[in-house]
Amino acid sequence: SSHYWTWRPDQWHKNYPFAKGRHQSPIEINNKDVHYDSSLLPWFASYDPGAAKTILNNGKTCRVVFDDSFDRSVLRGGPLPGVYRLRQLHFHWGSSDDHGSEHVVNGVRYAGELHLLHWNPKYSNYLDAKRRTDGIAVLAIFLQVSRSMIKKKIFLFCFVFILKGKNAPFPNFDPSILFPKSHDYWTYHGSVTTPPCEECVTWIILREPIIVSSDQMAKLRSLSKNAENEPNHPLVDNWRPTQPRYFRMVSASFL
Ligand SMILES: N=Nc1ccc(S(N)(=O)=O)cc1
Ligand SMILES: [Zn+2]
Repeated sequence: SSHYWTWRPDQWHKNYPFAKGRHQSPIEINNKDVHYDSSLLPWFASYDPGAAKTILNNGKTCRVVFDDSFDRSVLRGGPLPGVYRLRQLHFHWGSSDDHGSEHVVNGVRYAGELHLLHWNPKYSNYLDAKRRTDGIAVLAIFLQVSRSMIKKKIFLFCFVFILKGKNAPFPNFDPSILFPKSHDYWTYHGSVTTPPCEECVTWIILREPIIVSSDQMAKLRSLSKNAENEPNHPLVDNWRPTQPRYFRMVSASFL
């Protein structure tokens, strides 16, 4: 994007005034503030593996980009009024296994957080959708490190694209293989967690984390912020701290 920012979240508001808004993300999710909403519907993802296009390291995260030129891979149901098109997925992670997620659940920080970003096709394009309160839906899945050698979820690797700007074809990939067993979720209205921090996101956060191994997390940590000819800066801790919840309700699809 034309604007330049670095991972210093407390500085963002100087160039991006939304960052000090009343509906910012991520937030802490604490059971005492959560309201069970029996009217919440289950959500459904119908993804076409053929929509997956490329995987890249943009210096801020590892991102997989999908064809969103029509309703090819969509998320619907849950709190959403209609279908939302899958545009990209990316990750947030820490410098060690004990932190790295953006949302924090009852004081628990996970090693990372996977975000599947969808936009509302009632708007003409993604950038227009980002200007609308119902423009974006992010499905968030926590990454939990397990030391035991239980079967690890297969986990897409982007270590190949160590250096910023590296990208490669990433065909025939259906991200729903990453989903945990349970579809239980929390939902609230918030923002994108990187500048310009627009308050356009319906968050759908899965209660059940997916299990990854420590060496899979190490692969994410082996990515670099820098390009080939620049001094090496490891890409770690690309998560925004939790923001004030103010008067927002967090609803749960489960008791
Ligand atoms: N460039 N656009 C973005 C969209 C969503 C997010 S997030 N982390 O809120 O899913 C970040 C950046
Ligand atoms: Zn994200």
